[in-house]
Amino acid sequence: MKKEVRVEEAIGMRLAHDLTRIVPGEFKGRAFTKGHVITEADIPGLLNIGKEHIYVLELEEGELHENDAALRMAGVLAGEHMTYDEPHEGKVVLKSSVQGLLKIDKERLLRINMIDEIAVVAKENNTVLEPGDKIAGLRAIPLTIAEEKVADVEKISRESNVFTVKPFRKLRVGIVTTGSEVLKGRIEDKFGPVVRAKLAHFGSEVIEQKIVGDLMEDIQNAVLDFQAQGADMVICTGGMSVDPDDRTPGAIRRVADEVVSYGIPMLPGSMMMLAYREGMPIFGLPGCVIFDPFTSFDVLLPRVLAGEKVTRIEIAELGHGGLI
Ligand SMILES: Nc1nc2c(c(=O)[nH]1)N[C@H]1C(S)=C(S)[C@@H](COP(=O)(O)OP(=O)(O)OC[C@H]3O[C@@H](n4cnc5c(N)ncnc54)[C@H](O)[C@@H]3O)O[C@H]1N2
Ligand code: MOO
Repeated sequence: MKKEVRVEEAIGMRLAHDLTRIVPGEFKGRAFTKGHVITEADIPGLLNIGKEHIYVLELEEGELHENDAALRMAGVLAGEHMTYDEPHEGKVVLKSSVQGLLKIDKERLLRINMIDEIAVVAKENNTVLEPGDKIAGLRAIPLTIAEEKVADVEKISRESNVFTVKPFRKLRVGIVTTGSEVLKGRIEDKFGPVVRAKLAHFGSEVIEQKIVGDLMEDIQNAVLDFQAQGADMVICTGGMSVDPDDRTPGAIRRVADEVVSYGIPMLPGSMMMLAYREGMPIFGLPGCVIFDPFTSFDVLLPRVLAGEKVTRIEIAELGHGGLI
């Protein structure tokens, strides 16, 4: 049960919830904390944030305060590699404690948000998380909520994880750089540094970069040599489009036992290829990767490093929102 009291008459009473102050461009946050005992000196401050009344709360059987509802939800939604702090203004934020890929069971998240007065607000599926990054904000909408609604969240969350953080594998990677202009020293290689930096960000290392020309056999042999050397992944660069000297997709096809896709419905990065040979991922990277800071490679690399086998349909789905 909640009762309204005029602030002037509330001296000595406890606040039933955090009170928020917002000054555009300057501040948004907690001005008064739940449980604070109101003093005469607080009254101008309360009136300045528009509070002429406060709630005095007596929880009934089967009712939860917004903070406790958020904490209960955090208790079941936080899994491995996740942390959360105390509630602020009725909300608990789940965070990642590691660098990793966020996986969301979208169907369960939808079921949770279909529960009236519950809001579980998450980042998108497949987001790359750095340590400390937010995963989701959890809250009950009203100040008090029926405990059974929170119990429904708990039930859905216990069936199977709604949120999972997959840390990245540390792979040993071989780079095969195609292009007669690079082999013959007409231009300086720009793929090596870009690919090395992207891999280093996720903790993977380049064991070697082999500079080959545009001969199909040389590209094939370089991939095979890397696998024999124990590489966990091979990345071929350049020669991915439609010129007669663009032999990389053909060479990858010859050594691969599975081509997931040549062509990714994303721009930039549409000419990319993802294939596998005996479980070893092989990427074919188009020229745009040395030019554009974010391409389809930045979407698929974390997926592969997280140990996922990306399917053709997941690649097709990238067309929705794939124009960067
Ligand atoms: N008519 C069409 N033109 C293009 C298509 C297409 O489908 N039809 N696709 C476009 C897309 S998308 C991309 S991306 C580019 C690049 O495709 P490639 O992977 O075939 O790139 P290359 O032809 O090998 O090289 C393009 C450009 O980049 C330079 N390059 C390549 N490798 C290196 C390296 N290791 N270091 C420095 N520079 C490198 C190369 O010298 C060329 O200047 O094609 C579009 N066009
Ligand atoms: O592969 Mo290009 O990659 O779309 O700019």
